[in-house]
Amino acid sequence: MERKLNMPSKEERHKLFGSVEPGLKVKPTEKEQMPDLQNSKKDFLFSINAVGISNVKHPIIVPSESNPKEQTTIATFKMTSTIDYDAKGTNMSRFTEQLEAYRQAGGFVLTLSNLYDFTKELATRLKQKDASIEVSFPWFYERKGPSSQLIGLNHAEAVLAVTYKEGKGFTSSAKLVCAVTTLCPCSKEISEYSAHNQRGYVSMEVTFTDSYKEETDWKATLLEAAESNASAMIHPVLKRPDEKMVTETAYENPRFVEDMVRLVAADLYELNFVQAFKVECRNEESIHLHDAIASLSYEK
Ligand SMILES: Nc1nc2c(ncn2[C@@H]2O[C@H](COP(=O)(O)OP(=O)(O)OP(=O)(O)O)[C@@H](O)[C@H]2O)c(=O)[nH]1
Repeated sequence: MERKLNMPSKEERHKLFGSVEPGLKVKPTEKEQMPDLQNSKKDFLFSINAVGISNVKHPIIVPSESNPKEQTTIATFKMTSTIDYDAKGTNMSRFTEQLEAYRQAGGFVLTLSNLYDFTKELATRLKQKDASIEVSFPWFYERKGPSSQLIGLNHAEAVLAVTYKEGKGFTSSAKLVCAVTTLCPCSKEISEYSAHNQRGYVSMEVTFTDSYKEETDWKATLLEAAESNASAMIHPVLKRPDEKMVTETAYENPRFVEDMVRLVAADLYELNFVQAFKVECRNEESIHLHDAIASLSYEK
């Protein structure tokens, strides 16, 4: 039998746990009468390259060329601008104010042209000459078992970023990190039978050319660059005939991390909407506790 409680009111409970009566309050409560510290002007020595907010979680709508063609997902936003040496600070509330304005206007739809509008409007709202946005999100795509054709969902980590500069226009870039299978060429070469294989993570960062207007979906194109050069793809649903095919495909296409970054780089080199790129591959080695890594950068 539990002890019978003589339950105090909620107010009394709060006092019991340390809440006190409000003290004397003398500072203004009207916005107009409050000091505006962040807008004070003085020689603060240095201009600041980026000030703003990061780690903002917000729902977005992602249109895609492939299925699922429209998906709602949770993105992490980073939004910044520069400030001059004579400005104390930025107006932080205006970043989230603008995000909310987009939500209320029907939802934040992740297209390059929307990010162009967003950064330009953000610069105006902040009364700055520039603004940058970076949106990171899990992007989902369907994959079929090669024999059964059974469908399931995979996901990759995607990032879309835009910077607006008054008088100069926009620069835009993207990043996709996806998983593939890689089978070790050395292991295949030296062993009487079998070869070790692992899950590899391919990271592709690309700077878009000025003329790119998302005629082709960058997400699906970058994914294709990684998967089509890997030993095999990763599949959510595999029956035995599928598994046999995936295993044999990997054996027929062995890849070192070095092979992966060079082959993916060759595909990115051929994409006319890509101006510059960085490719990284990280294999979670199945015969070691450590990873194998390789990376390369190229500007066309
Ligand atoms: N500049 C600056 N602001 C901060 C910092 N930390 C918190 N804040 C924010 O200051 C914000 C309030 O400042 P403002 O956005 O300038 O608010 P305001 O001046 O009433 O808004 P406006 O009418 O748009 O100018 C709050 O959203 C806080 O989050 C910081 O390190 N620097």
